[in-house]
Amino acid sequence: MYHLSKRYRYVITPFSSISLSDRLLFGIPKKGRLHEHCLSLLNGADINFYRHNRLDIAPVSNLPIALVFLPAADIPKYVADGNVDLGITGQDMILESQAEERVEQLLDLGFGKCKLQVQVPIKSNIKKVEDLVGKRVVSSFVVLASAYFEELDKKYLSDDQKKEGKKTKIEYVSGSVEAACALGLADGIVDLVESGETMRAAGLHAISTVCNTEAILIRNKHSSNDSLIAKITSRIKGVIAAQKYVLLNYNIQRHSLSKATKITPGRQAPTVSPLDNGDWVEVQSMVCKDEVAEIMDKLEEIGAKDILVFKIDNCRV
Ligand SMILES: Nc1ncnc2c1ncn2[C@@H]1O[C@H](COP(=O)(O)OP(=O)(O)OP(=O)(O)O)[C@@H](O)[C@H]1O
Ligand SMILES: O=P(O)(O)OC[C@H]1O[C@H](OP(=O)(O)OP(=O)(O)O)[C@H](O)[C@@H]1O
Repeated sequence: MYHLSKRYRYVITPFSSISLSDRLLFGIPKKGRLHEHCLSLLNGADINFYRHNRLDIAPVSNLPIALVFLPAADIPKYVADGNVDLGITGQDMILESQAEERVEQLLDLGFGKCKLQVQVPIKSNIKKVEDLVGKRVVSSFVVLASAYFEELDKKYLSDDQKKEGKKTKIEYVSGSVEAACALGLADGIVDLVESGETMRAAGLHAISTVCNTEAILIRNKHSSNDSLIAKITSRIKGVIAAQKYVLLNYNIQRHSLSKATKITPGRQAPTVSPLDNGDWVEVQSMVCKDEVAEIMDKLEEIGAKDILVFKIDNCRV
């Protein structure tokens, strides 16, 4: 059982009642695509908690924080209204809740990347988004879909159609959006696409993109917990960097050093240490994990030896 009013915050576990009034409240998606990523981020940031079965509030054992597990769609509003101080949700959810002006966006988190796209049946006569104007669209993102089609309505409906009050009809469904066309509910849908598998399985294809999205860390603009928020943000930044970068170590002859440091400039600058063997130096540099194979090829081409790649467990950047 829990109570989230500002006057009286507490959580009752089967063993005790824990006061929330002196804890920073951190909203975490309780299920869905973002949930597991958030748990691994919390783990990497050494934010330890025990979540009792069925309880949506979990006190953190090593920091004055309580995690509040909430639907991703509700987190922007909770953060904007100050019910929680900090939260993780999708950029799409922030826009859909019209909370972008009411929360501070602290950090792009690099997961939950996908696109909100307009999709129609492959076999339909509708080939481009203008062809959908005036027809029926179904979505879970009605605010974003309405704003998107309002602009298209202005552009593509004739003056007579506008006078008659014709516009694209946007209808809300909470899930299984991709089934709407096959069920005869809609001529097109607006839904999230990552790999495109769901879309293709439903016989749909994308004809335009409403927006791109990824998970983001947001804070309430008036929270009094600035120093703890800065600490959490810095830890999460470190976890993301550790996932994104590897440490590259190699030996190179001094006369090729300037070429080598162009290939591995590092985040600030590479570390260069002389080797006992006078002509050679050792270089250490953080490089993007995605680019490491190509960078190793280039280093080899200019004569680098003993090229080693190390995983970074954690870091501060
Ligand atoms: N296929 C995807 N790939 C990457 N990110 C996604 C994908 N689908 C959704 N997301 C991101 O995750 C957020 C939550 O979506 P999800 O569908 O998991 O929501 P949910 O409604 O909380 O969970 P569920 O669908 O299980 O009810 C979305 O707003 C979006 O930012
Ligand atoms: O392009 P894809 O990789 O197939 O991903 C897209 C699907 O992912 C999301 O749903 P999810 O699978 O999270 O479940 P949901 O439909 O219950 O929200 C989204 O709503 C799409 O249906």
